[in-house]
Amino acid sequence: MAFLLLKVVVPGDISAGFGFSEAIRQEYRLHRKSFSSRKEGKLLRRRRKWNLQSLYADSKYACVGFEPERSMKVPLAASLATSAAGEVAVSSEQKVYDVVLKQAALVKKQLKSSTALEVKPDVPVPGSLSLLKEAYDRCGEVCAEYAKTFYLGTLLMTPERRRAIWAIYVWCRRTDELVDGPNASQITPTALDRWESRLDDVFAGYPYDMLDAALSDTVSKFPVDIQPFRDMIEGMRMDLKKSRYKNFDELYLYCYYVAGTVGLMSVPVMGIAPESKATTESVYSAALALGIGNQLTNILRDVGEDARRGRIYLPQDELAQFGLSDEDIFKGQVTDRWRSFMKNQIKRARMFFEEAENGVTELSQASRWPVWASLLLYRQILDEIEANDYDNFTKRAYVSKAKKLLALPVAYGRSFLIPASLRLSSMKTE
Ligand SMILES: CC(C)=CCC/C(C)=C/CC/C(C)=C/CC/C(C)=C/[C@@H]1[C@@H](COP(=O)(O)OP(=O)(O)O)[C@]1(C)CC/C=C(\C)CC/C=C(\C)CCC=C(C)C
Repeated sequence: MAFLLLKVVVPGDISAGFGFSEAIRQEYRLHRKSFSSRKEGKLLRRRRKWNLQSLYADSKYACVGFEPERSMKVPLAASLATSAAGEVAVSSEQKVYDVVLKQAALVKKQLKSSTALEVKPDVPVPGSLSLLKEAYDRCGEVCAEYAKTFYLGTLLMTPERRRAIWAIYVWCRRTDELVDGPNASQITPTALDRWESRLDDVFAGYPYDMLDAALSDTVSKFPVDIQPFRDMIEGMRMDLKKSRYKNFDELYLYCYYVAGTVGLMSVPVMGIAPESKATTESVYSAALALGIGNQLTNILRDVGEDARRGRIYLPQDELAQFGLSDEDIFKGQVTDRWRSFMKNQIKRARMFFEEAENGVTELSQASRWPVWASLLLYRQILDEIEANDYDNFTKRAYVSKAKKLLALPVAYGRSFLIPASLRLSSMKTE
C-alpha cells in the first residue's frame, strides 16, 4: 500500500527550567478563560496579545510552563526578538498563533457570508457522483486499514463530515509516507515540491487521482484553507534536512508542522457546536494543542527507534540541563538523570492535552467521540512510558487492546459533556 501511495506521489523518479511561574499561570488561565464567550473574544484576544507581549519578555510557551532561556529576559515587542545580527526573530509560538488566527478568521468570514458551515450540495455531473462516492469509499478503506480505532470513531459523525475527514486523513497519511514510508530514502526536496504543486491543483479543483479527487471535493465544500496542508509538507522538508532540535522553540515548530496542522485542517470539517460560546480562535488553539500533545507523545514514545535512525527530536538544551548528551541517547541507558528529564517532558506533553480538553467539548456533538478517543488513547501512552520506568529506548509504550476498548465508552460518555464555554459562563452568572 505504501509503495502504491509513493508511486502515485512521485511518478517517474523516484528546569531544571520547567518551573510554572506566576506569569505563565496567569497567561494559561487567561487562555482557558477565552472559552467563556464569543463576545469576550475580541477583548481577550487583545489581552492575550498584550499578555504575550509582556510574557514573552520572560517566558515563552505560556501554556507550557517552560521557563525561558536567560537570554530571553529582555523586553521584547510582541514576541519579537532581535538577534545579534540585528535580525528580528519571531518565536515559533507567535508564528503558529498567527496561522491559528488566520484560520479562525477564514471560518468566521465564511460564516458571515451566508451559507454558514452548511455543506455545499454535490453538483450532479452524470457519472461523477458515483466516481466521487468510490473515491471517498477508498479513503474510508485506507483509514480503516491504518487507523482502526479512529475509523470507528468517525462512524458517529455525519456522513458528509466523516468522508471529508477520511479524505484529509488519507492526504496526511500519504504525505507522511513520503518521508516515513518504506521508500522514504528516495524522497528528495524536489519530490516534496512536486507534491506541493499537486496540492495546489487539488485545491484548484484539478485532482491527480481518485484519492485527491475526494480531497478536492472536500475542500470545495468545507472552509478548509490550504495553509496547514502546505505547512505539513514544510514539516516533511524539515524532517529531510534536520535531525536535531536546539530547543523547544524549534521542536514546537516541527510539531506544529507535522501534527498541529492536522487539528487546523480538521476543525472546519468537524464543526463547532452551534450552542458553543467559545471564540473560534480558542477552539483552533485547542486543536493545535491536541496535535502538539500527540506529536510530543509520539516523540517520547519513539526515542529509541528514532535514535537508531540517527534522529533525536528532544530539545538539545533541555538534555544538557539534565547533564545528558546525544551519546547517552545512543547508549540508551535508563539513569536517574534520564528519568528526571523524561518526567519533565511528560509533564509538558500532558499540559498540551489538558489545554485541548476544553476545546473538544466545543466541537459539534457528533464529531467529539473520535477526538476524545484520540486524546485519551494518545495520552495513555505517556502513562505507559511511566509504567515502563521511562525505558523508551528498548520498549515501545503501547496501550493494550483492553485499555483501548475501555477508553472508547469513556470517550463516548465525554462526547455528551456540555461545551466548556457554556459551563464557564453559567458558573459566572450564578
Ligand atoms: C478525530 C481525529 C483524530 C481526526 C484527525 C484525523 C486526521 C486527519 C489524522 C491525520 C493523521 C496523520 C496521518 C498525520 C500525518 C503526520 C503524522 C504521522 C502525525 C502523527 C500522528 C500519529 O501518527 P501515526 O499514525 O504514525 O501514529 P502511531 O505511530 O500509529 O501511533 C500524529 C502523532 C499527530 C496526529 C494529530 C492529530 C490526530 C491531531 C488531532 C486534532 C484534532 C482532530 C483537532 C480536534 C479539535 C479540538 C478542538 C481539540
